[in-house]
Amino acid sequence: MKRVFRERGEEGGQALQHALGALEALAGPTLLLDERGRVSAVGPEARGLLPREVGAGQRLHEIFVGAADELHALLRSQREGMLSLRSRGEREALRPFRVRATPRTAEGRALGWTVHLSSCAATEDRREERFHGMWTQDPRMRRLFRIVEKAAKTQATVLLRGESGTGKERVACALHALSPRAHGPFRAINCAALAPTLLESELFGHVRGAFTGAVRDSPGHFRLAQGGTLFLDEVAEMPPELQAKMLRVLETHTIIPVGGREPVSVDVRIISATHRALRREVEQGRFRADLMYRLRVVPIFLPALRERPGDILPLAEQFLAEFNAQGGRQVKRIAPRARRQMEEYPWPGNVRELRNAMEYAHVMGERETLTEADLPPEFNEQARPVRLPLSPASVTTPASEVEAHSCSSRASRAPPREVAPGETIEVSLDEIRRALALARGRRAHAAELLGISRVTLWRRLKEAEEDGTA
Ligand SMILES: Nc1ncnc2c1ncn2[C@@H]1O[C@H](COP(=O)(O)OP(=O)(O)OP(=O)(O)O)[C@@H](O)[C@H]1O
Repeated sequence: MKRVFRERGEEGGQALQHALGALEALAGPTLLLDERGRVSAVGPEARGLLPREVGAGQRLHEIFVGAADELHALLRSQREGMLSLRSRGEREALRPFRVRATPRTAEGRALGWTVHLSSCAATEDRREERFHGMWTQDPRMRRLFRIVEKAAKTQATVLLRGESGTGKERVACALHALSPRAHGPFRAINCAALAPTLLESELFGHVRGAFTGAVRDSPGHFRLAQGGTLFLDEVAEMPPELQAKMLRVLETHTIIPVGGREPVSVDVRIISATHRALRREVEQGRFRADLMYRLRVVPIFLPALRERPGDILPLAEQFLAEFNAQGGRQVKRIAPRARRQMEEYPWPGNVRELRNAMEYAHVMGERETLTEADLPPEFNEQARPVRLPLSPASVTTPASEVEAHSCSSRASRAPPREVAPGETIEVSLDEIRRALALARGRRAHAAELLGISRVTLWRRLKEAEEDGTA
């Protein structure tokens, strides 16, 4: 038993071992975590699934792909999530698990979590699929594609929900292309991009003289999409008065152009998308419940890229192959450290951001291997506190924001400062020279001393070279 079961802390003992064995008989492979999210016990079944070195004291982010904060958020949410075991070699495929945590408490005191694991069948999980310009090997995405195929054949409205860059517009196009309306037009309109009055006339059209500048009749998107599909992107941003009109359109299949009187029949299928939880918008009074029910006959949720970490590297390699095919530089592989950074990065802009990051790396890098230095600056600068041990006076962050920081000996040499995501820092050439002198010319070390990425250091030196100040 000792070999297959490890435990830690006062919670342990024979009783706990038996209890965990019994729990596994009911609930399957189980891990116990303490209140700080460190492993306190691994059940025998879980041990059979996890690498041998997983044991007491290890933190969740040392076992699974993802930043510590995100994994803790998953524990706290008590929702089911997909996690992948941290890969140990460049070639090792990420092994996905379905994970659900329940908190353990005693007399109101938090003891930690019980984490149930279920391994996803290898044959199901590794299958890759291309679907209308999208690629995935994630089972949830593949299930989503099947739902899209079914929904496409009907007239039902579809509401797509997902973060920016997850592929909502692609899915909307697929719904149209697979539908009996494929021969008709597909039109898309972004409800967040236009002022309310303009949005109404863009959607329903207007008659000549309806407002200043309306010099001729305009058909509007509904009529232009006649016999086809209209994609309402960012539908949650639609202003309330327009929501009422949209509801009427969905009920009567007619529109009234701005400045017009007569209803005009329209035969259009509506697909909408939002990055917001529409239900919450309804609860908060910002969106009409009746319209939500009309729009979401088939709701489809697109998972964020970080929730399907097995897709990150293969997609990155496909994007690189695409850029290689355009000629010029050839990137043949991604270095292990860059792979790790990419797996751990939260990708707030999802697949769009991944594609852009690969384009950036393709442009910036110089070798056949893409290294972490080729990745965009946010990989280094947003993820961690920036330390400026040299001459803090030249940094744009106001001195009042300098905070004490408990950490490494290097940081203790000078006051470190936090730089908020998106905030820019400026490092003078003088500082770079001093850092390079301190680092005996080693750029990576100099960049680390300055708290900037190697790409930023390289770029700053290049700019200085170009304007002759180097
Ligand atoms: N699974 C995927 N495989 C390959 N490319 C993808 C995938 N998902 C999205 N993309 C690409 O990512 C980019 C963004 O996709 P899309 O515009 O459909 O996202 P979106 O969710 O509609 O974004 P937004 O809400 O910001 O409009 C596009 O270039 C698209 O081709």
